[in-house]
Amino acid sequence: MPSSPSSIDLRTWVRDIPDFPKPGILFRDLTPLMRDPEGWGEAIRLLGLLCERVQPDLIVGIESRGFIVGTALATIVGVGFVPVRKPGKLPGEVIGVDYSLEYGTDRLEIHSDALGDGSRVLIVDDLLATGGTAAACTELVLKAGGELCGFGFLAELAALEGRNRLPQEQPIESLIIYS
Ligand SMILES: O=P(O)(O)OC[C@H]1O[C@H](OP(=O)(O)OP(=O)(O)O)[C@H](O)[C@@H]1O
Ligand SMILES: Nc1ncnc2[nH]cnc12
Repeated sequence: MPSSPSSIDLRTWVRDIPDFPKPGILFRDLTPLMRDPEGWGEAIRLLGLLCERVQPDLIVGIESRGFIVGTALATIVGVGFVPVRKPGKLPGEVIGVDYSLEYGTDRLEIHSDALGDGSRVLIVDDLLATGGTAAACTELVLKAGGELCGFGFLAELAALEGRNRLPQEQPIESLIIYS
């Protein structure tokens, strides 16, 4: 469910690209949304309403497209941003988790001291597909001592049932849901 009713249809700015990055994958390209000030402004405003409800101390964004969403959101909400990165990119001591993706496998890492004790964390990314990435990020946040307060995505591929892999106690909000 979107965070609030909106008169703007964000799907207008999503471009479908078949067979990318592998045959059989229908890629939901969100770059046209990001390049449009009206659409992008509305997307970040709607995620800002989610933040008003769940009151995060920190936004955690997942490399790399989650950085675009997460830094924009953290800036308008006025909270800090913490990157969750692919392996070997963070310079300090890290905690890592392996995960599987709709079209591959990978590993995510977070700085072990990034969250502090009990910081309320909203996890954001551009898109929820199988949920492997967001579930791995959840594990990292909890291992690093954060308290999860919700998830925000620009888009969700509902048929892949990714939200079922996430904790159900906190809001999981996607602005665009593809059935
Ligand atoms: O729900 P899942 O099946 O885990 O898939 C969703 C993830 O896949 C994409 O990232 P990708 O790994 O392609 O990296 P990128 O953001 O660097 O393009 C997307 O940005 C999400 O992070
Ligand atoms: N089908 C898809 N479109 C865009 N990003 C994705 N990330 C994982 N699956 C994706």
